[in-house]
Amino acid sequence: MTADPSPTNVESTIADSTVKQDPLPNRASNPAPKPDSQTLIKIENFDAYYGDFQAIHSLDIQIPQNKVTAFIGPSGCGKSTLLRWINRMNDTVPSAHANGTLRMGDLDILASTTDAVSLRRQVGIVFQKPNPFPKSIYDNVAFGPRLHMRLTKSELDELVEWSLQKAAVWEEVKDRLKKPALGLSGGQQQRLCIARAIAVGPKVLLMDEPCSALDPSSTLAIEDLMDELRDQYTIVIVTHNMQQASRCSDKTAFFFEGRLVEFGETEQVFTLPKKQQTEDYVSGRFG
Ligand SMILES: Nc1ncnc2c1ncn2[C@@H]1O[C@H](COP(=O)(O)OP(=O)(O)OP(=O)(O)O)[C@@H](O)[C@H]1O
Repeated sequence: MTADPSPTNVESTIADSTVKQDPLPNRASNPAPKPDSQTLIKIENFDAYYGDFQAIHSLDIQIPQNKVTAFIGPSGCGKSTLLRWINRMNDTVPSAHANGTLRMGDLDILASTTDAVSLRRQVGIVFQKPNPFPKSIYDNVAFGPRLHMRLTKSELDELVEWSLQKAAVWEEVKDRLKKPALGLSGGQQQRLCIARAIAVGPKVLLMDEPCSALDPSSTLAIEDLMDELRDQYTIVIVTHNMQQASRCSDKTAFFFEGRLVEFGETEQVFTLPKKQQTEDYVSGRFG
């Protein structure tokens, strides 16, 4: 039997070969059973600012584990701001500050003692525009593992293949791994970026309008991929595409002017919204 080269497995093998606990909690063939309602990210009384401008007001929301949660709402309502706080990307914006509770499991994301680099290893992000490094396809995926893990060449090869397979792009790139990533199509580049994100074994995948620069068939490929990945990762997607939110997500949060208007099961939010404002938005009457 071939060993599972998933990052969780490779790392736990290297870290301590005597550990007896299941080293493969993320593996598709052996998903850990999780109750439907388990919360991974807990946000309470959360305010976010750029200087004096308050972009998010008193937010309370719980992001469920191993589900796809969609953030929807008109431009400027704070969706990306929230996403960027979940993996502390806003550390790079000098005017950005926040208060309240933002936790992933036991980890206090906002605490100054929380290391943003190791947080980002657990919380990967995929942006609107695919942003592969100007390196080979192989080196893009190997970049994070080389930084964070000590792997042999063959372990790294296996992990790169595993990640590209998970991201449903392996068949298209397996014969050109040493070729520049920038030579791939936009849809392939985006799947490569997803492979790069999952290569380091994150718990969460944040996706900020991941399909808005893609054609319909690449969009479909990414949506299928989200469906594949939802069992193993907690996915949060920001999207302006209502069909996409209703097709792909389990839960939907509707924001307006920095406030959460409604959060619930996607089917309920789209078919039986509790708030008139939600109904007006999802039916295309504004925004
Ligand atoms: N770096 C920044 N400096 C100052 N203000 C910012 C910055 N980034 C965002 N904002 C402001 O914060 C508010 C929320 O922006 P954010 O990008 O989170 O909205 P959004 O809902 O993601 O919008 P879109 O759908 O257009 O991407 C907006 O008023 C925006 O102008």
